[in-house]
Amino acid sequence: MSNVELDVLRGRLDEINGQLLELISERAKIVQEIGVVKEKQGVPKFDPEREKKMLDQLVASNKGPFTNGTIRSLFKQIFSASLDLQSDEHKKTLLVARKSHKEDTVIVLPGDVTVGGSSSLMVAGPCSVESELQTRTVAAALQKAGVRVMRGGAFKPRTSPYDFQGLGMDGLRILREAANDYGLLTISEIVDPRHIEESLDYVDIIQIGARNMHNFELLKAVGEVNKPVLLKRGLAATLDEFIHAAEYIMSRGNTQIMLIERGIRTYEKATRNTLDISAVPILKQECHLPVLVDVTHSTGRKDILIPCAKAALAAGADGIMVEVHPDPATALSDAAQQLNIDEFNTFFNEVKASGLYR
Ligand SMILES: O=C(O)C(=O)C[C@]1(C(=O)O)C=C[C@@H](O)C=C1
Repeated sequence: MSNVELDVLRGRLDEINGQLLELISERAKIVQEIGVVKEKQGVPKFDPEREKKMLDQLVASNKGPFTNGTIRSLFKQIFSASLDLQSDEHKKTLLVARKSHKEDTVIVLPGDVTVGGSSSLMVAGPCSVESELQTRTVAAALQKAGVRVMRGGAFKPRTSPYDFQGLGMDGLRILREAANDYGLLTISEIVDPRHIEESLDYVDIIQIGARNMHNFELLKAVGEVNKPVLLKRGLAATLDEFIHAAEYIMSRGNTQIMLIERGIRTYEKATRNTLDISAVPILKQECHLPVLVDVTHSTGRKDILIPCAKAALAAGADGIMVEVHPDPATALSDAAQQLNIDEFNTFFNEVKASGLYR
């Protein structure tokens, strides 16, 4: 075949490519319209029966030279791209999506403590509120270190029902009183919608734990109160599920949401969970919400908290959460992974010295 013949044939292909592009783009616009209709109807985007029907029609009309299998494969890719388009379109409309809110959300806590703004946030405190003495000892140390937000669990979702379950409302009271005396804000996990109203007097931030990221009734309930919420990523939650969990909260009116990456469950045993550092830039890109990283629960180890915190901040995290206990060896939960006060001070000083902590 001469070059001239080749060029002529390629010229025809270029024309057909252009026609195909026009047709595929026109098809995509219709797919987007269908996506909007499905969203309004609340029906799933994926419709396997519809796809099968179209493939069967196409194969029945196929006169070659592509085999039926190739035709099916080509159109399945078009259908898959169509679903992605519908999903992306849906994400565009999410209230938490960056596409619907270009600027970073900055949450202003009492005392002008900001989350998601120009400064990093350190959240520290015991896994569980165990006693007044324990909590006040940590509060004093945190105040001295310049930490503004103290965490402390009062309702503890534990793997075993025989493990320490937390002090409940008494725990929240102890946390609040200690925080008040040392000029700190409080964050604590709420696990039951019935506790939300009463907890509002004790917490400055409601934490939704990893195991409750899929508890949609709890998400809706905290979405209806005017209180900042820290939403933890589920143990095996995809980022898409995590983002939609935040959407559950925001869709009810509460816009003060911060996300926290706390590690995901993988096959790796060297750490308690696998800290998914890539989640930080992805969440910052996909959403306008502040993103924190829980280095304690993700790693389950003390010896790698400093590099993990630095990595989190370098990846764009707006803050770090870490567990601190006066005497971790005697802690009623997470004994192995809590820092004592000296260890915390070293940790915090190293993180600040990195220049990554704003
Ligand atoms: O017809 C629909 O319901 C669509 O959403 C469109 C479409 C398509 O690309 O044709 C896309 C995804 C579905 O799984 C089925 C079909």
